[in-house]
Amino acid sequence: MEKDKKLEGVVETTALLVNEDGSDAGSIDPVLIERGHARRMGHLENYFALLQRQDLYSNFSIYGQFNRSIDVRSKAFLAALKDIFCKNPILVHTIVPKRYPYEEEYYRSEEYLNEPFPEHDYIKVLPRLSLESVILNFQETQQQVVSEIIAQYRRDDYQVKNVLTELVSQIRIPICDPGKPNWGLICLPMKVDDEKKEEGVRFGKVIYVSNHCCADAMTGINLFQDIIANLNRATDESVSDDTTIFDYSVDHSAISKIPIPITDRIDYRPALSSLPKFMVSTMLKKYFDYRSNAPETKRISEQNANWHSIVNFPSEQMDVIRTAVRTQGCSVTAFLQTCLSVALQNSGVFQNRRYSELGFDISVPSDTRRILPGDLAADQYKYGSNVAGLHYSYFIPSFQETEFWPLTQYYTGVLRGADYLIGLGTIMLDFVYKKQNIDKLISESYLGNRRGGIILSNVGALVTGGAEATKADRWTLRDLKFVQDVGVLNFSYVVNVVSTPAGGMNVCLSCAQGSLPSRAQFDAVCAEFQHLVSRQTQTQTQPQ
Ligand SMILES: CC(=O)SCCNC(=O)CCNC(=O)[C@H](O)C(C)(C)COP(=O)(O)OP(=O)(O)OC[C@H]1O[C@@H](n2cnc3c(N)ncnc32)[C@H](O)[C@@H]1OP(=O)(O)O
Repeated sequence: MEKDKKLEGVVETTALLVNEDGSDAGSIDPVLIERGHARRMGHLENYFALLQRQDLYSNFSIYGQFNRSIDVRSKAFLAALKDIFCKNPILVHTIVPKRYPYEEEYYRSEEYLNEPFPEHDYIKVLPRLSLESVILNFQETQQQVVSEIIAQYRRDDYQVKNVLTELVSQIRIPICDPGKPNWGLICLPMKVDDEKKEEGVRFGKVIYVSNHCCADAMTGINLFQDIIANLNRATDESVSDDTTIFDYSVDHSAISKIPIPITDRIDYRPALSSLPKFMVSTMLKKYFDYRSNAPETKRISEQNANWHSIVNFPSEQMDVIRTAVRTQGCSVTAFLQTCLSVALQNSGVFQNRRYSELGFDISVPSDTRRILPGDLAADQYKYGSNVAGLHYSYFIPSFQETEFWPLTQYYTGVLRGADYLIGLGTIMLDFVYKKQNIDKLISESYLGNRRGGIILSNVGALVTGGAEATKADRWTLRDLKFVQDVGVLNFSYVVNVVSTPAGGMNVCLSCAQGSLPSRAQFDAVCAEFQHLVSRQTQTQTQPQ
């Protein structure tokens, strides 16, 4: 191990910190810690880092459509990024691995996996950042896939369609790159700019791709909103020759502190008294839950791809849906959950299930920012991996269209009354993470399993920067999409939802290949889902 290897830093003195258990914790400059520009990862941050270290999760992406295009080298865009990054340095962190140079093999070796590491690795602010660090179009390692994505986008007449999102989902963002953050942007041109054949990289649509480390869907959406807000304040759109965004050694005093992990603010850990019930229900799910015919889960680099499908409900229809759901006293997430369950039933997906398979597991992530006290959510935790999730099994024979609204009301009750923290909270218990290697625990629980149900992630509606933006705003966000693959998490289907006033509601579905016999059958399920949404909401709004 190269204990003395110095990372690019600010000052000359580089001390080596050692974990309580004596293991090498990576080289980090103590000055960075004092300034609040480096700290150890929290439990949730470490969970998403291990999904990468162990090759269990690929990426999620947010697609934003702006009302007009901008050159990435414009002073306005560069200044917007600098302002956002200085206020929110979690966006420009990298992970400091235990070994230098980063050795993926180490994190998969028996040497590492056989020991608990209760102190998680450090994150620190990058030493310098330029456009090349965040724009994947400029990165040599991503060049091929970005070219394919842009070619596909042009073939699809400048629309984001499923073949394109399937390409994006294959991108891997390395977690310990000393020069790049854990995410990147892909710039897609506008047709009008292509026709002008101008030099440079202008974009009208942009894809935020993240490996989920210290980031979630709201992070991508908030980034787009902050860029728009900054552009609306800027006056100078001329192009700059210098593509530097910041140089830490010069700009460090302008950079805010990285906030403490959200798990130090919100206690995810369950009460010990709730554990027996949780463990019994987890065991029962193993025996009585539906499993699809998709191949057993393998590490990302070895497994089958996914089919994607994007269903759009235009603004007027979105309003009809929202009104119908509100009238029934339900939530949009519960409504979509019913539509998905009944669409699968109507499409015959459960016809050949095994006799004992009575339950269908649906996981619903939630945004933990909502339970933070005061203004912390908007202030310090706007960016980060601030999520939790509910796992619940529903009775397959109950997925009947004739019972649509009673079922939706029942689901609404379940989702509103649920404890979203317990699932992830169990790995944060002292006697779990201090006694076992969490990478090993999680890998063993996810790998080699047959896939079950759905993960349904509804991030809701964007309320600002969209169609109702003020007339003075030159920049607006016209549309958003949220896409995510299943990775090794044991789901057959992933459904992500986000809406804007102008673009309506976008439901992006993906299916692990093999869960259904063919792409055509997956498309048929998605079509049935779309028809069901219309059928159930139109009957609600028609005069009696
Ligand atoms: C990669 C990853 O990051 S995975 C994790 C990402 N996922 C998340 O973070 C999940 C975040 N979601 C949530 O926290 C919540 O479910 C919320 C905030 C979106 C609320 O959604 P629901 O629980 O379904 O609640 P509910 O239906 O009561 O919604 C509240 C309001 O938002 C509206 N709404 C909710 N979802 C949508 C939607 N997709 N489109 C349009 N409007 C919506 C409702 O119509 C309602 O409006 P109203 O008060 O005017 O009637």
